Amino acid sequence: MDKVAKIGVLLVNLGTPDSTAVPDVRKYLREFLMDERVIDIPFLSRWFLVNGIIAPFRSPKSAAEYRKVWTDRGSPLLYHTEDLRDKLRLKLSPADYQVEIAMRYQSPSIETGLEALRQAKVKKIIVLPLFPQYASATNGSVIQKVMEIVRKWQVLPSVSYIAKFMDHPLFLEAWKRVTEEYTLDRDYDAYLFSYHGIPERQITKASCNGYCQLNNKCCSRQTPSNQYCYRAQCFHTSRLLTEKLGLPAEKVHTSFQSRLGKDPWIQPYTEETIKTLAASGAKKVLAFSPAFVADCLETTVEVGEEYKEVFEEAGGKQWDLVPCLNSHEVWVDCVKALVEENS
Ligand SMILES: C=CC1=C(C)c2cc3[nH]c(cc4nc(cc5[nH]c(cc1n2)c(C)c5CCC(=O)O)C(CCC(=O)O)=C4C)c(C)c3C=C
Ligand SMILES: [Fe+2]
Ligand SMILES: [Fe+2]
Repeated sequence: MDKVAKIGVLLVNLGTPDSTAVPDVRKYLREFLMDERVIDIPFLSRWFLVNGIIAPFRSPKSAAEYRKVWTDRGSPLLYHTEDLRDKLRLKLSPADYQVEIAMRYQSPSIETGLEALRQAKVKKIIVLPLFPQYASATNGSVIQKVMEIVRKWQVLPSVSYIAKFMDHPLFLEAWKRVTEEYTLDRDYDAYLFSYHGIPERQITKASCNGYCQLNNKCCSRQTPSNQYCYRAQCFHTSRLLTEKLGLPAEKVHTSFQSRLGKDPWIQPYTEETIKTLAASGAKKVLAFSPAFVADCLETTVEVGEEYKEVFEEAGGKQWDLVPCLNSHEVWVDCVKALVEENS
């Protein structure tokens, strides 16, 4: 007789090239940036921008950056996600849950992860995009991809999506524990929460009835109208973390990194915030990357190295970066709780 059906869990992170070879990085960047939710401009313009400019010129530079963080287990984004899966499997009963991982772009694919769950005859699927704040470019893209795949199945599965989790108590507790394990020093001149940016137009497009005006009035509190405003969610995360970590609110700053192209992205930009901090006399800064759960190029290289240089060139003395949650036990507990609360 068949056993009682389990619940399938699919954890999805962004993606990573198969290797640090330039052709693999180019293939990854092409798939990633041709996503209409990431570069949300008309198809032909996107095609020429990605294939004619970004992929050819950026791939060698990105490949060199990947080489800095690559290990014999591959890309950090991938192996941290594998470690998270392995630890979660130990915490959830295998009789009740089957846990798989996927990358939105490249490997392991979402198709492969969903197919493993289908073969396991799960009774429902819980999809957790590993981005704490909802953005169309990340969680939205993962959810759309899952929908595109399962809509072709003969038997349509029951699927639930965890669209954001930046206010989950265990997410905040995990950041507290990781921070305390990194440093107990509270003698910093400033604390900087640097989030991945997105183009301003993506905020406007996700806004309810024109609520989001991209200013501090609309983003300074969370309401039903701006619950999916990525900028408002980031400011909300900063407020929650400030309280949880017991940081002096007047020393806390929020900013947005990784701008690509000439269009306006959400502000303030991290680079300008750092220069302003240094100009106002800050010598010692503690930085956090709370839009990411696993360390990757954007944290280790961009925040940990490039922004450190910007700070030091502007007169700063000490730039410290708190690592991401990676596969910390409390973060694994958070994912377990998210899964159980949605079961
Ligand atoms: C061009 C538009 C981009 C949007 C919009 C965007 C949103 C976005 N991205 C993340 C998380 C990650 N992005 C990463 C890398 C990355 N992102 C973009 C562009 C956009 N991102 C580029 C061009 C790159 C590649 C950088 C390079 O290879 O040089 C990564 C890191 C991947 C890794 O290290 O393996 C993550 C993670 C979020 C959370 C987000 C919107 C909220
Ligand atoms: Fe990105
Ligand atoms: Fe807003």
